[in-house]
Amino acid sequence: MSDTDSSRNEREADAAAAREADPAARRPPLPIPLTVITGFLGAGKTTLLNRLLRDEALSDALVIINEFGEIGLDHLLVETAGDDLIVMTSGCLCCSIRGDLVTTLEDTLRRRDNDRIAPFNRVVIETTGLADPAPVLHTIMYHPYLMLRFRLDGVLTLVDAVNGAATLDAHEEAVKQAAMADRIILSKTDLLTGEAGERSALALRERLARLNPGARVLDAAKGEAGAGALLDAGLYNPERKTLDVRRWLNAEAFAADHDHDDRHGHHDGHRHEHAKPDVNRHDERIRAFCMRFEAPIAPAAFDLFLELLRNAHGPSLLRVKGIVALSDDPMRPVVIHGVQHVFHPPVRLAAWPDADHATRIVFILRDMEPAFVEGLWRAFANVPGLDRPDAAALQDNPLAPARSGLLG
Ligand SMILES: Nc1nc2c(ncn2[C@@H]2O[C@H](COP(=O)(O)OP(=O)(O)OP(=O)(O)O)[C@@H](O)[C@H]2O)c(=O)[nH]1
Repeated sequence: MSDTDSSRNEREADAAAAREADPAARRPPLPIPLTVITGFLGAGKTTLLNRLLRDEALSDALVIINEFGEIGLDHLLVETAGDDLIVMTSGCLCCSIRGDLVTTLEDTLRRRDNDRIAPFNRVVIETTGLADPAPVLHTIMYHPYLMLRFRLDGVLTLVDAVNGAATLDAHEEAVKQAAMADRIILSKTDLLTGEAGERSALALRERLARLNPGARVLDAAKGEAGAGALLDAGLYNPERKTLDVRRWLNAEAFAADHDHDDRHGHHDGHRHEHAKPDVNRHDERIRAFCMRFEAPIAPAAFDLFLELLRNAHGPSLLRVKGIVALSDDPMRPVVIHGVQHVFHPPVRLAAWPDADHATRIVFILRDMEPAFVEGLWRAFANVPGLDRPDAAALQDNPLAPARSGLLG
């Protein structure tokens, strides 16, 4: 064993002994916030990352950059020093190297826990412009260990204000990246000039708001995309040290959208058929809506509802966030968060965050109608309807998923 190895082992043993002696250190560590930066090729991800890294709030951040192709170059552009930058060049994060991301995160945690690297307090992953953000989110929502050590702090999607509309027209990945975001950052608005520029920026904003009403749209050139606006976009509010469901869900944005968006279903299942004539075919596949029900649902029925959606329609659920009243304990709602077929284990709250005690679930769907989801809910919740099967018919159905759902 080399001197370096033995001194490292000694350091690790010392660190382990110190942890053992300190009761506070034996408590499970707080999950580390993890931010995912996505956006199409050249949208401005590296530029944003560099700006963020100059902020004090990210002084102890670990940056993971995923690059497509054999030789990564992007990391040369990221202004950070030492071992707080990891570059993964073995392929596209979304297809081939999810396992590598797991290994990277596990390995980095181990080195952090053993005091072999600086104790980063935040992770930022910059994905390649072609990446589907879903598998990255799955990694920390479903992996039994990583899900304890990390919490998703937000998906930040860059959209280039000059080429954004054309990119959304041509590339479905770009539409998906915008639809899954918690924050959308418009880059290059400084290059849009005159009235025509203003008009195209406005049209792009409207388009993004239709795709994803819950995501705040921030203009980088106007200085709106600082660390304060982009970090802590997740469920956990570190300032208050509580879950901030209302802010995270942003259901009000969907309610406002309800009035003027004529593409989605209404609470009574009624749907306007006149789609916007200028809506692009990729956008047309996306439906964003908020489902609201006053009456609590039975836990078993809710479980079946989610299981059926996840198992049969996982690819259509781009993002699902919600707060749900269950009939076994209506004063303690559960919070759900899903990305496609992967759902974070529901979290039971001690109380409602405010006076509104209705179930609210916001959905960003692809190739699926809100009326279908609402119909399914009504069937499981036993809300009668002429054109719907009731819960008994669905539960007796031999093709329905087995009873071992998310709620146990
Ligand atoms: N004028 C202007 N240029 C910008 C802005 N944001 C990014 N750029 C430029 O756009 C180009 C691409 O920016 P990057 O930050 O490298 O984009 P990226 O998304 O990381 O690119 P890839 O990693 O290749 O996908 C660079 O030349 C940037 O200087 C902006 O807000 N205004």
